[in-house]
Amino acid sequence: MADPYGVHNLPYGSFSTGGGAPRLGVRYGDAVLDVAAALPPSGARAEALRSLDALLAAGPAVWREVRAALQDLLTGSAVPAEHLHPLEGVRLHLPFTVADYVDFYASEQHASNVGRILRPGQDPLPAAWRHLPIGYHGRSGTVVVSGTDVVRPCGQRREDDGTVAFGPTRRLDLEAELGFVVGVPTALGEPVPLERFAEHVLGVCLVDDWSARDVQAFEYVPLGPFLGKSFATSVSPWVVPLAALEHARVPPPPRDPRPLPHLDDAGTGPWGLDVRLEVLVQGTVVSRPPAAGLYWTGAQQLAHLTSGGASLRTGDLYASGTVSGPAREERGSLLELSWGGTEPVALADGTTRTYLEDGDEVVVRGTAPGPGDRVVGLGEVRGRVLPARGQPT
Ligand SMILES: O=C(O)/C=C/C(=O)CC(=O)CC(=O)O
Ligand SMILES: [Ca+2]
Ligand SMILES: [Mg+2]
Repeated sequence: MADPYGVHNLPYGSFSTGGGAPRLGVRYGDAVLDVAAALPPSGARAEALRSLDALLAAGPAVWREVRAALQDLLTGSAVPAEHLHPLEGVRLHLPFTVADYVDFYASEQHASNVGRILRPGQDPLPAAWRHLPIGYHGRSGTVVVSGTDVVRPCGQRREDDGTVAFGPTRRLDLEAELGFVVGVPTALGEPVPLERFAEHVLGVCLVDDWSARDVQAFEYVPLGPFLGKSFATSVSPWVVPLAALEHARVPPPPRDPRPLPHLDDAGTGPWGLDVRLEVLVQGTVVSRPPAAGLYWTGAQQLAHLTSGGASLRTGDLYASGTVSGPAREERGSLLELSWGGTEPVALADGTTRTYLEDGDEVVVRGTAPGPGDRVVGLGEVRGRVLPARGQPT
């Protein structure tokens, strides 16, 4: 199979070698190209190559210029071998400094599954769900790069006998999501219309939004998740440029009712993204969530997020929300896969899971269609569950 990390992809990350400072890298095959060392410095571009943060801030003209220069360099006769570092020899860091972090709830299948499980007898979808992309502000300081261990959080939950207890979560879950990375900031009061999405967002990463379901269920009314989702959110080390996902753009599902004009994407290019996720627990593929089916696109999420005048900062990250498809084996969380803990999921080692156990390793990986028969790799986001720390006394 053709390399999913060829010149048609070129995702950006932040890497270091030999304990040195992190620098801007681009993945090419199984190596990382040191971008600043490989590209001749010139004008605005020199500043933009100092880090992924700087490249994010530089904006779409520089994004296009750098991508074209990298493609020229890597398809030319003199590929700079001395600036290509084998992946196994580098350390991959959090790719960019996360400014604000928002998590949406854009999968109709996920939102209706969660509604049925947590609020039986009520409408599965909240009343506003088809009118706007529902979301909440998360905790940007606990966004961590793939490979970071996740300590089982403690929190309050209601026990079956009605009492309230504090302790390690018994319902630790994963959530497979797409993340959108904002580069170009805006001033307060300046909404970003649908058509300007790709002028502000450089690209996408993979997200695992770890969730403590018992803590979440007890705390979330009426303000939404707080400690149930604040302890860790893992992201992949690679940000795949939107420019590499041109062939993955698909029309989003039909919307009913038609969104209000600022969210109506009927006349704009489609921003559905045919990213195919895979979720593995202890090496077993437990799900294959399809992002193409998300009801609200990244462009609509950004338009909604800024429609009240909230400004953007370089490094803002917003996640799609858990991606679930209509089939059972397409559900993007264990809450859904085990249907609230009632239908255990079988793993290849003969054990079963409702929620995650200490020591479990979760991997979310993704691919998208590229030009011709090529595939765009989004890499993976990986994390292992460590036992809870001693409780405060
Ligand atoms: O509907 C609820 O009460 C809870 C929903 C979630 O946990 C989902 C959330 O974090 C957003 C998402 O990932 O879709
Ligand atoms: Ca989430
Ligand atoms: Mg989180």
